[in-house]
Amino acid sequence: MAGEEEQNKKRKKGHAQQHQLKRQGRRSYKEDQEIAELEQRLREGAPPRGSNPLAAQEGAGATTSYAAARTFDELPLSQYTKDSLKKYKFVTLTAVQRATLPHALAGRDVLGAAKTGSGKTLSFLIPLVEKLYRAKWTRLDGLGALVLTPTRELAVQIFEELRKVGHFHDLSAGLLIGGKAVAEEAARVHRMAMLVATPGRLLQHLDETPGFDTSGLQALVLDEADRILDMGFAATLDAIVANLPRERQTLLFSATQTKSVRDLARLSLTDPEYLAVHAEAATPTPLKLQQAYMVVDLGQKMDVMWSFIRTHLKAKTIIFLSTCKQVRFVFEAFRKLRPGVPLRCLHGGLKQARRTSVFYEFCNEKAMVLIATDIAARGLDFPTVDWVVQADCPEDAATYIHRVGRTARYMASGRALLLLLPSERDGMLKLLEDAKVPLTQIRPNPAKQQAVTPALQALLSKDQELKDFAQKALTAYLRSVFLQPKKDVFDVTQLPVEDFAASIGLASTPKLRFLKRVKAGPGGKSREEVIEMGGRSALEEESEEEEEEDGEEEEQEEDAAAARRAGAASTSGRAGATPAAGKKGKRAEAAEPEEQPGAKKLKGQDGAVKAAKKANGAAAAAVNGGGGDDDDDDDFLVVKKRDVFAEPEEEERLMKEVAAAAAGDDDEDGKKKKKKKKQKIKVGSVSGNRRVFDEEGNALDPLAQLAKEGLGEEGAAAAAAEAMSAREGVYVVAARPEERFKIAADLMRRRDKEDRARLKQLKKEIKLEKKARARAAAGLEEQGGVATLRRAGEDDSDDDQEGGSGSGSGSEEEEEEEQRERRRRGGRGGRRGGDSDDDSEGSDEDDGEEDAGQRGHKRPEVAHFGMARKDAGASAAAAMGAAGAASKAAAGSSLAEQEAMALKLLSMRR
Ligand SMILES: Nc1ncnc2c1ncn2[C@@H]1O[C@H](COP(=O)(O)OP(=O)(O)OP(=O)(O)O)[C@@H](O)[C@H]1O
Repeated sequence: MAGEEEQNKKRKKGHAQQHQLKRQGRRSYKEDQEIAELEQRLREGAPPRGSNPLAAQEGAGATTSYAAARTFDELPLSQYTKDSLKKYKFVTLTAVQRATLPHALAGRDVLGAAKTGSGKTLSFLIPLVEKLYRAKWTRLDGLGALVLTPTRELAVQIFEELRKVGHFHDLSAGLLIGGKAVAEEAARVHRMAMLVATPGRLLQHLDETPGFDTSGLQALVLDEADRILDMGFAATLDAIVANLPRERQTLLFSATQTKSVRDLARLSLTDPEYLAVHAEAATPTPLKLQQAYMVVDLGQKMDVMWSFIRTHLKAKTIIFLSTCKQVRFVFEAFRKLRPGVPLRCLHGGLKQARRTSVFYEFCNEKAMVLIATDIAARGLDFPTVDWVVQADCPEDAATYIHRVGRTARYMASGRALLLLLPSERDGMLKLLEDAKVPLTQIRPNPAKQQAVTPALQALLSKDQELKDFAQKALTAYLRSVFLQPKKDVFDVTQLPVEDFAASIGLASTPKLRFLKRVKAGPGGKSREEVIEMGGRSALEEESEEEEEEDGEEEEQEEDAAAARRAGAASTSGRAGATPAAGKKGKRAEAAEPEEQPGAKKLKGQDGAVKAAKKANGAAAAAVNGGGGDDDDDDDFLVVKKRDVFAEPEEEERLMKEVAAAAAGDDDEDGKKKKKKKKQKIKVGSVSGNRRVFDEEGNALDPLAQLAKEGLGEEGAAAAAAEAMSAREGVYVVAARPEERFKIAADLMRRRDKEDRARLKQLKKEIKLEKKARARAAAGLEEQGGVATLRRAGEDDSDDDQEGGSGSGSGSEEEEEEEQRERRRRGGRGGRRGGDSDDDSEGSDEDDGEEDAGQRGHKRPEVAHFGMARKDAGASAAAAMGAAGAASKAAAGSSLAEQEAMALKLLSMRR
């Protein structure tokens, strides 16, 4: 025991010394020695190519090979990484980690496939951090490692995990995910050794940010590769990969392997190790996951969902729906009915800040219902989810597997329920059977079922906005079914639309032109026929009308929701009472009630509406189960028959190849929201060929578009105002295309000149810093020891840090306590190297960025692991600080001038 304490003390002292040295810009002899030893172990003990280390016998080749490692300690990892892993209680390797880490650490390309929740994230993060550590990477070396992932939430989560692995390291890392000012990111991106990014935003920086150099990249990770492709990022990915050096290590991970992933692997990996860890497993889903399905009519779905929530009040549940409009409606409606458990929603239409806060809220709650689109289906690691309910049928087996993978993660158990319509039953069960997903059929217990429809009808009859949401939800759902490529599962003509409309509280069914056309004619029209009909099909028209409205809607969504929450729900029945309601005229046109057979039946239900209205309180009580707040979930779900499809088959058949993208999911991550957006000119290009992007990372083609259309006065005014606030682009309007070209080109030329000046300044700064570092190192050697050195641009608050750490930073706890105290005080000086969990600003002291105290754990954007290097001489620092400030001031004023000038031009033109 005493020995262990002694060892701990020694290790901590060692860390403090290492950090001290790093602050002085040097690697210790011990570090150099460790790196040399690691290199040697990696060279001599790497598993044979083509082998699966999972099969390696424990003890075999124990002297050199680490292929049989079962714990992180047995792997050739730096002490920093080992200590970081220990700190976060990662001790034993999971199967995928045992299989992939030995190869990936040896520098090989890896294609890894393993079940959801099996620990793939550490399998790629550890090799990245280790690689840069062994390469003695510094922030002057540019971007060293890049992780690409499909969604922002996933990126945030990976970044959090990276902060853990890199806790004791001295590496800066950044998060590039859009939804934030590009300019703010651009100022820091060139200093990051590691980046976690979504593809659109990364490409934007590659194209637009001067000084962002990827030529030295050592390693690339494509996480959830099939999803990246499914989301339509294939071209973006190509463009990104084309910007990266060929000589690099590439790791590609996914829980499901599709043909598109294998194609991607062929193109981006070199001589890879294929490690499909659970390929031999009897089922592709976690073993501790209990899965069931229930056949329900479309008109019963709302009741089943509601009853489920009401009978699982103590559970943490995710309910998946197909589109964001459905999510919005169900969330708003159920929230108003107060089910007795907190509800949240997550979909691509929400602003990023809201998405992030929902993500964290759901992580932290024990009992909560998250209603979500497939944006939450992949990769997200919410702890302790009890139930995954797929209220809408997934598009394929892979999506099913990813959705259920949000529960039963790592060692935990979990339960999943799939609702199938009678028309979907056979087709979907066949797909799942082929994929070896074990399912049991269950049915709802009628005694426990609670009808929510009367309460919904009552709500909608007095809440115009909610009614509007309901109509849009219905349209969006039908459209999504229609657009599904698997016609043996999804057949929109089979759906009882009127029943569905009634069940969600609508007194009549919205008119749907595309549906009419599909149903028209012998046998109806195929999806392709409808889409191609006349170039602009009814489907597209409808979709455009909706999207046009939605652009406005999304901007208002948050405010409207806040207003609603504040009790300002006086919109009932008054078109135009809110900005959103102002669109009702158009909406009514698009989805005006149709007199059709079902209408009669619905009219008949008006009585029910009235009755429900009258008994609103009682209805609410009824839907609330009349005291049914029990948690007896199994009372509601009754096992009908066991039906386990668990015949082992070949690997190829295990993960059945699934169709790539289902066309037109307009609800994912806002990726199609660019339609009808005002066109934006980014000032900063020499010619019109350069790609520019909007905030979401959608590529725009400003000059060509502008030449064709122009913006119209109103659009331009709004756009100009937006541009002013974003400070990153200027909109131009002019009567004639050639004028518009000229104005845009002039502005772009000027901004580009400024870009070049900034780049030059940046290079100068780096050069100066290098020189200062060399001088400082020489000085140190002459003095033969310790000196307190400062880096350019560091603020005064670092002074006491230096003093403190220079004199007595022997104890890590002391440092952390000191750090916490500084955070409590909330000042910028509260930040220091990576011994803190909150070092999210890392090396950005001189950026004049947000307060570290305000950022904290919830908003990780940039992290700097380990101590910030303080490696420049004081005089050089002062000089460079002054130069930097001057150049920033110059840049700032010239940007402002340009924008002012552009706006002046605009108003002149108008
Ligand atoms: N060796 C380990 N020991 C303990 N916990 C671990 C280990 N490896 C991973 N975990 C934890 O297991 C959980 C799931 O890991 P991770 O998110 O990496 O899974 P995944 O395979 O990427 O899942 P998905 O396919 O859904 O993205 C995380 O909370 C992670 O911290």
